[in-house]
Amino acid sequence: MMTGELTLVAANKTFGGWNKRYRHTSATLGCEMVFTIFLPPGASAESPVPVVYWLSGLTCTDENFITKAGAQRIAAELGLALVAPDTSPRGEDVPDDPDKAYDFGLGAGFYLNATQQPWSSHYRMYDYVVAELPTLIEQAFPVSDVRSVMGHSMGGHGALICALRNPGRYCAVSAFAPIVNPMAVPWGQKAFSGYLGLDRQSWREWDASVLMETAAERLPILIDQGDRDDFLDTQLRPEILQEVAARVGHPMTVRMQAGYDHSYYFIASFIEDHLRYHAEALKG
Ligand SMILES: N[C@@H](CCC(=O)N[C@@H](CS)C(=O)NCC(=O)O)C(=O)O
Repeated sequence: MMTGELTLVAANKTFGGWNKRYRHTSATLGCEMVFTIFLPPGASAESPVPVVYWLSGLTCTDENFITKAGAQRIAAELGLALVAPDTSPRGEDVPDDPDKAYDFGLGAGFYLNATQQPWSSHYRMYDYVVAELPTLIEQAFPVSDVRSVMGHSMGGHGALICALRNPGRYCAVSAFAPIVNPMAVPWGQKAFSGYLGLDRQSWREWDASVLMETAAERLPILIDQGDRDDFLDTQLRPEILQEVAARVGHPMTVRMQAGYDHSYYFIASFIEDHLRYHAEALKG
């Protein structure tokens, strides 16, 4: 399947820039996908802007971040493009969890490349967000090849593995309430068993806490985590990554935010800090 043309689904002017939603055929995923790009005012072929990729969590599409995080005002000010992909392949031909659970299958691609049937023919979100989508974005829009990546929960883990596996590809990485060690928690164990099979050795190349041990680049990581997050002790467990970071000398800041939960109310409260942090690295 060839990567198709971009079809504009919606365009809304906001904070002097444009929020644009597109549909395209993904060769990597073998299905139609929708993503949103926010282009800040002044982005042009003569003045291309850097891109921040946002990876969302379980159950999300491209729209949760775009409509709830309040990122566009500050991205407009800082001259950053934002790109929000979907969280899994989509469509009638794409297999879903047999029980239609929210934590596997549609809406839960985990930003990895599945190796097990029936998932492996479509569930290749890692290749999509690291390679196909940036190539498309950099060809079609007035953006530079200067990139960073951030995300939430499953997508926070996605951001961590994209950066840890690709030295030099991203200028900054940060996460809100990320899963940090999927091999050790129920969401990750379910996803990895299904997508990668039961050989736990094969899971290691997709687990941020394992990848950090031998990372070729020590790109600093910023994490915000609410202490009233219902998933903190069961699924997220940032202390595991903190222990690895301290042991191997990976620069990482984890800010525990008192009273905040797992929702986009939390993300909206700290997105400005993250975008300023990314802008400094992207423009520095
Ligand atoms: N309890 C939730 C778990 C899923 C969840 O909390 N998803 C987070 C990411 S892990 C989210 O961002 N949901 C969409 C939203 O809040 O807009 C459910 O059953 O739907």
